[in-house]
Amino acid sequence: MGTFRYLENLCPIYNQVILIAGAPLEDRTTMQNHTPPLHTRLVLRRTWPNRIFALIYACTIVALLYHQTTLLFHTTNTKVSLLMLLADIVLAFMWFTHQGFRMNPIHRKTFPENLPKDETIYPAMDVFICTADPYKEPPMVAVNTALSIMAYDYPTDKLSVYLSDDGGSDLTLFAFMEASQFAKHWLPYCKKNGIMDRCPEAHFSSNYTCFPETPKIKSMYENMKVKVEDAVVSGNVYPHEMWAHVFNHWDATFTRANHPTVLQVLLDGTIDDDVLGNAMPNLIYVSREKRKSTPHRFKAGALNVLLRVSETMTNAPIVLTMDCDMYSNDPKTPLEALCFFMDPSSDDIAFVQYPQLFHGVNKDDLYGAKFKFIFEINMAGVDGLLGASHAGTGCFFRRRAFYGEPSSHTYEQSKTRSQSIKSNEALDRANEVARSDFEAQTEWGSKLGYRYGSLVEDFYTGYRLQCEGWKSVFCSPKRPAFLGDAPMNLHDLLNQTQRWSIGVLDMMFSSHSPINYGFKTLPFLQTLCYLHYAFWPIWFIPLVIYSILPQLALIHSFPIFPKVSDPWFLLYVFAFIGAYCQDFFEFIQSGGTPLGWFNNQRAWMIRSVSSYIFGIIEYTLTKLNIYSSTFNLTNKVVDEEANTRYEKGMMEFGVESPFFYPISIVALVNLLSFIYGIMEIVKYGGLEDLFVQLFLAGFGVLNSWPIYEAMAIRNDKGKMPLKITLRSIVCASMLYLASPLVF
Ligand SMILES: O=c1ccn([C@@H]2O[C@H](COP(=O)(O)OP(=O)(O)O[C@H]3O[C@H](CO)[C@@H](O)[C@H](O)[C@H]3O)[C@@H](O)[C@H]2O)c(=O)[nH]1
Ligand SMILES: [Mn+2]
Repeated sequence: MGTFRYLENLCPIYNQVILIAGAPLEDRTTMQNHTPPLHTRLVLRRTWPNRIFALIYACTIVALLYHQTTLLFHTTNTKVSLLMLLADIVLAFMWFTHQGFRMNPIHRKTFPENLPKDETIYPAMDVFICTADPYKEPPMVAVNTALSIMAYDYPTDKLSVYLSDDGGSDLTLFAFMEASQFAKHWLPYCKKNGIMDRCPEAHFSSNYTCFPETPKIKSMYENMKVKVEDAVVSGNVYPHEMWAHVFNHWDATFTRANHPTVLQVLLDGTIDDDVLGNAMPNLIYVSREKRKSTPHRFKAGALNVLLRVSETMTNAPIVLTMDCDMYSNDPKTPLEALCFFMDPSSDDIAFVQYPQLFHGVNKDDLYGAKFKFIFEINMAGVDGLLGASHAGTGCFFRRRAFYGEPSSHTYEQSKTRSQSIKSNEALDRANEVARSDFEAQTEWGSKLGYRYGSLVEDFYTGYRLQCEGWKSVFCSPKRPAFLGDAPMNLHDLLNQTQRWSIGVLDMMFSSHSPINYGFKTLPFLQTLCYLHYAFWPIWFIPLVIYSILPQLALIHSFPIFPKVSDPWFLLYVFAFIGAYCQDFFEFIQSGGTPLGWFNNQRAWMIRSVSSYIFGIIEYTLTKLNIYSSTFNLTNKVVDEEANTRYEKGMMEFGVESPFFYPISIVALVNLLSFIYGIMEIVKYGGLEDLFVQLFLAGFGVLNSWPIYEAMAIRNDKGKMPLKITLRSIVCASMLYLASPLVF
């Protein structure tokens, strides 16, 4: 107790947190009466029901697998039985690894009001925003992100925003030049009037209050928007003359994949003031050098350049990483993150991850694009273990975490902002570390910074940091801290999940795979969670089998499940309903709608039979050196016509996407089988034997409804291309014709 008193005198604010960290819940509540804490954690109420249900369900699975294995010895069709057994083993495995998320879900609360009142002791923050293509990621999207962050309620002299432009685009640079001037009006306007939506686009499309200067600010914003959008359309920029020289970089030899570093300080906090005379945050544009001879490592490479560039310029101890497609929705968020970083007992917390939440998703989320399980529900689950996984954007880091384990001294925090960021010395050093060959023979990407080798660099890096002994936190306040763009058509969504599938396979087959390295270094349950995602694409096995085999068997009147009167039938019913109900409750509890849940499970089926398989194929081709997978950006440009259909809840198939073939084939097989099955049963009976198969085919038809509509009924631009429909009919018929080989 003596030590605590001593600490209390030293830092009155923190001692409570030292006391409560790790203490049981009851202790915490009593202690809170003395000194206010900075953060607390609450175990969610579903924890015990989850654990008990897991036990019951595990018994069910064991019984079912046992039953199926015994059947193998007296089946009339070993091929079919083996395939069904394989499907169920994979389902059982995915269920088992999922339990990691369910054993100890928690919710955290922060108390920024308990932070020290003296803001001068707050750490500086460097914010990294990534953009990579002005045509897929309109510069105005990135500008809005930057403005929303620059307007944070955080001491401006401690805030620096770095934009990484992997598109090497003069259009993006031009947009940010314009933004830097508009910011001088926008920031004081927001702060003076206490505006919450500090992303101008979100603000002006909301039901905003009109202050005397609002019309002027609005028209300034709109002028800027027109100027920037015109530039993107025409390809010409008309910069202010003080900046005209910067565009000399874009000479005849300058291409996206081959160009020197362009580094431009757009706002220097020590010099630039806003219109009311307050200091501005720093704003720095960085387009790292690109040479075809050196790999650029996509976003991970971009972030590592920013880590080094910012180190030479501002070197803030806290780093916030953002994708350009996600803006800040709450100006107080950095203070919330400080509740963890300023708590000395949380010294081993590497990052504070906010959930990826989205705006612009239609009612009931047609494509399950919110990924509520990945970004919200499961995050609360791992947070109760070692800590949240990293989701790429909306994440505050301790800079030190990128330089070694919690106890290592590789990284020594040097004095920040000793000289102007515009000094020649600072710029020279920054240019040096942004060179494309800088990383050769260094530990960047292996031991330092973002880790290379996976297309889900975020998830992989978070995993590696945890393996090094770092912890992390999931912070999910009521008002979303950030809002992002989700893919708004089926092809984009499948493209995204194909990339993620490749990324997790990269991780699974890396030398740091959770299968061996993970189990050796992390707690068991945490490893289970990583395994669940590393194996993500193998969902394709049970889903392909379950969506084709029982249906074809039905056409041959070949029963593969127990009869309705067989007691084993009940076990199947329980397995199905149990899994679906638990999934449903979790989804609804996290604020989803019933239809949203239905769409979400359909999206899972669609992905499993298409993008997961394509991901596995692309990964294999890359490993065989036949192909080289790249980071396919998600499109952020909104097509007005398609968007109207999306708002109405119509699925978009308009493009000739290879993803649509397997989806259409499965839909057709189910329809054919369902109709045939009904006819047979009406004619000859036998419902008792074939009930499960008929149910599966019916469920398939229900889920495939939008696909039939797109093939046969719709006439708009989003309907299924005729070529795909016809070819899918041929393929489905071939499957049917070939099926006697199996039955
Ligand atoms: O060579 C590249 C490629 C991408 N990016 C940036 O990466 C971000 C994410 O790209 P996006 O097309 O929006 O992909 P999403 O699938 O929406 O992104 C999710 O998945 C990615 C991993 O695949 C993570 O990096 C993201 O943080 C996460 O939101 C964007 O800001 C891009 O500008 C780069 O900076 N350089
Ligand atoms: Mn994105």
